[in-house]
Amino acid sequence: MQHAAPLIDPFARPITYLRVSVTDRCDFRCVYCMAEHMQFLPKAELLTLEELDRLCSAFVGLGVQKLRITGGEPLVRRNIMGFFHAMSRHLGAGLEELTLTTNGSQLGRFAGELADCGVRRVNVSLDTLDPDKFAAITRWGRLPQVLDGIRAAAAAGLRVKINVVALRGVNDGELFDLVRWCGDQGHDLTFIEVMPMGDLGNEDRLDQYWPLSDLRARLAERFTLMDLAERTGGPARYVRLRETGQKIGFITPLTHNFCESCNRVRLTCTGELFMCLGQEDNADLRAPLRASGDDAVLIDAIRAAIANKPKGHDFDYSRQTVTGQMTRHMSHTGG
Ligand SMILES: Nc1nc2c(ncn2[C@@H]2O[C@H](COP(=O)(O)OP(=O)(O)OP(=O)(O)O)[C@@H](O)[C@H]2O)c(=O)[nH]1
Ligand SMILES: C[S@@+](CC[C@H](N)C(=O)[O-])C[C@H]1O[C@@H](n2cnc3c(N)ncnc32)[C@H](O)[C@@H]1O
Ligand code: SF4
Ligand code: SF4
Repeated sequence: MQHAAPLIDPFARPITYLRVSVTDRCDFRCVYCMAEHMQFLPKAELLTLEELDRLCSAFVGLGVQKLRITGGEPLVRRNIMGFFHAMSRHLGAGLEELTLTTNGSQLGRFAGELADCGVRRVNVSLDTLDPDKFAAITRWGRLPQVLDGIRAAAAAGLRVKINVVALRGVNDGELFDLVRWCGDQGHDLTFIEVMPMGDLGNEDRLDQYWPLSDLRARLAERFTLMDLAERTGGPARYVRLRETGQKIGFITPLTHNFCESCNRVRLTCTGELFMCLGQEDNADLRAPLRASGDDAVLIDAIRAAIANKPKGHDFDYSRQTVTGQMTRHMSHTGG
């Protein structure tokens, strides 16, 4: 329940969307997200789920309406279903949407319980329908397990949105197959431009980068794209394909910056609050959380952090070099 003035940042943007990375660990090692030999946080540094509950509840009290659980892989955190159950108490009492972004590997186990917790839709990352390519991209993932997970989600009544990172030379040849498959299955589909997050070892961002302006032009060779005004509260802009009626989203941090309408901040599993995905600056909420059982200190710290939210990211590949690169990996803040 909201009990205080809402969070408004220095650029007059209301902050109503909290993304929470509940673990930095993952059962996959996607080539654009992680180095092959990632060092994860010692478990002792993680906030407990009860502490994360207190933090998220404070944000809901401050006007957050949408809560997205992410990671790492959120569904590998022990007792994560207990956390979803706990968060579901806020639905209809300030919180309008409780949802998650997942690689889908554990949906076979958890889809039904997620639906019971009031989750209505789930975003599943799936960059290819080719089993060998899938194994190459995710290093540790296996496609059939993810497809089973997606089926389980649909069977549980969850709406599925497939997130595809557009990767030149990797999935550019599958554009129409992915569109057709999502259409046949009744899943929404969103493409994402690859962002320069974290050192990946051998991978080169410029080689990976496939601008969505190109992808969109390719789509327009076969379909009539009708721009839609509707929004999901995230950064995607949507079109409908006139010929099939399908909805397709584009997340374009590089070719079309959407920061002016930013409504979100990110909380990590150690209690850091990142005010922008594309900046290094963060605020520690763990100390104020642990300083007192009363939320007043915590709420002051949250307001002070929001007062420092930057205007946007500085990602740029336009001069054939990568600028605005972040040191942390995408799994740290959960995308
Ligand atoms: N630069 C930037 N990229 C973002 C932001 N939010 C999401 N993304 C990118 O979009 C990807 C997909 O986001 P999702 O986790 O599906 O969340 P969403 O786009 O808010 O989802 P919807 O609620 O379905 O709109 C993330 O992993 C990021 O790569 C943002 O604020 N800034
Ligand atoms: C970090 S993952 C966390 C949740 C879950 N493990 C998953 O893969 O959906 C969230 C999203 O970030 C995307 N992602 C990871 N690294 C990225 C990068 N460098 N640029 C753009 N998107 C990225 C993934 O494709 C995924 O859709
Ligand atoms: S994108 Fe998601 S599934 Fe892939 S390595 Fe990163 S956190 Fe794991
Ligand atoms: S890059 Fe930063 S300011 Fe821009 S939309 Fe993402 S979080 Fe918001």
